[in-house]
Amino acid sequence: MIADDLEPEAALARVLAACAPLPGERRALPAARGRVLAETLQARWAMPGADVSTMDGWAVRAVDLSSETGEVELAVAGESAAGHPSAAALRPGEAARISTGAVLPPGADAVVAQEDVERRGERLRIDLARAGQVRPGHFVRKAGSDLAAGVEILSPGTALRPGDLALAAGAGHPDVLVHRAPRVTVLCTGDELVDIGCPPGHGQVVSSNGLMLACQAEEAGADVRDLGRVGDEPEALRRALADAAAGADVVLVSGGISVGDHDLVWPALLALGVEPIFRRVRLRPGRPLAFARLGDALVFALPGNPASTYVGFELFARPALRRLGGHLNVERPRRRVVLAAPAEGAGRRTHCVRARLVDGRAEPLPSQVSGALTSLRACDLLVLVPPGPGLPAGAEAEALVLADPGVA
Ligand SMILES: Nc1nc2c(c(=O)[nH]1)N[C@H]1C(S)=C(S)[C@@H](COP(=O)(O)OP(=O)(O)OC[C@H]3O[C@@H](n4cnc5c(N)ncnc54)[C@H](O)[C@@H]3O)O[C@H]1N2
Ligand code: MOO
Repeated sequence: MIADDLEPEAALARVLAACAPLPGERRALPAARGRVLAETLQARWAMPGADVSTMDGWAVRAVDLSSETGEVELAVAGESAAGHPSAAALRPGEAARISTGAVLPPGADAVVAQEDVERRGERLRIDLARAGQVRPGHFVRKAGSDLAAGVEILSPGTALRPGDLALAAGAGHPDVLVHRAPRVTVLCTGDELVDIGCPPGHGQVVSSNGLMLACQAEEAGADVRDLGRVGDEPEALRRALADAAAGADVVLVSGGISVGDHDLVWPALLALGVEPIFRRVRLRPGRPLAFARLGDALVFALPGNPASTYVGFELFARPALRRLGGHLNVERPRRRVVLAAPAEGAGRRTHCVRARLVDGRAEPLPSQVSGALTSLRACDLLVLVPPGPGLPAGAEAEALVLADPGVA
């Protein structure tokens, strides 16, 4: 049976219950960035593969430099450069030129930095007071010290960041199995809408929600198809919704979900045979927010007021997209914040107050009108004000962190 007037937590639980991570697909590394790993990766070889120098200087036998003080003289013998290992073994009393990252020649077990020696022709003078104690392993990165062959390097559920891609590449994985990105279609409804770039006539508004939803969905890792807008005409709306659902994992619809004579989205979805999951949430902004399954697609019918669309996406659609994409953390980070000014309550509903983070405190934006685009300007936090009269300045509240200007 369809649920109505759900608490936000209960609505989110139903959303997440309807989502499972999408199957894996193999992607070449650059294209796997931001995707979530669907396999365990092991190092295909040891890293580094041999003992290598960490300095430009001279490969030596530490035993030749074992006296405590004074100077040591060694004979210059060959070179090991990066990419050109020397096969010649270092004999007692010899030093080989070596560059950073180059393999130590056989027999060598330490490196002396270039700055700590003086070269005179084929002789090398090493001032032991300057070079310090040169023990075996000095300025050497041992074979396998970073990773031994076969050890696990990345586990399923890892959202791949640049450093992870480099690690996978270095350890022998040119492609990786990652969860498929959710395919999202965005559709805006309403006779009053005009396209971005068109000055609105009397009673018209620029359709900004589609752009906003597309950006939010992309930021959540989705592949987005924006279908633009459709008017308040039942047949056209049904066709547009059916088209939006074809091949999609998630459909994001904005507008027309309230109870007015021209709010046709819910009847259109029912006519298409959706499996309804919930119809409204005890939330401001975002009360008339419906969630249903249409074929293989999950449909979020979001209220058209810009802040309602935005908040509805953040609280419900984003976690769904993250779950589908294989992320382990599906929600925005939460943080307890202290209010820099009073935050209004929304009666029986949770009030999702848009706020800025200023000096560690939550400063509610001056407008909290759900139809006002300025109520989203430079919004860092969604402060969850519990049902009731609101909270005074100085009170603590839970907030979802959208952006942290301190670290951005
Ligand atoms: N009798 C009732 N009326 C309303 C209720 C209610 O419970 N009973 N709920 C109110 C609440 S809360 C909300 S939120 C809105 C949601 O309405 P709809 O989802 O039907 O949205 P629309 O009427 O289509 O549009 C509302 C508002 O948003 C503007 N809009 C719509 N689409 C876009 C877009 N793509 N880009 C920018 N702005 C858009 C639209 O022009 C309207 O101003 O219902 C209340 N009514
Ligand atoms: O839920 Mo509406 O989004 O309060 O304005």
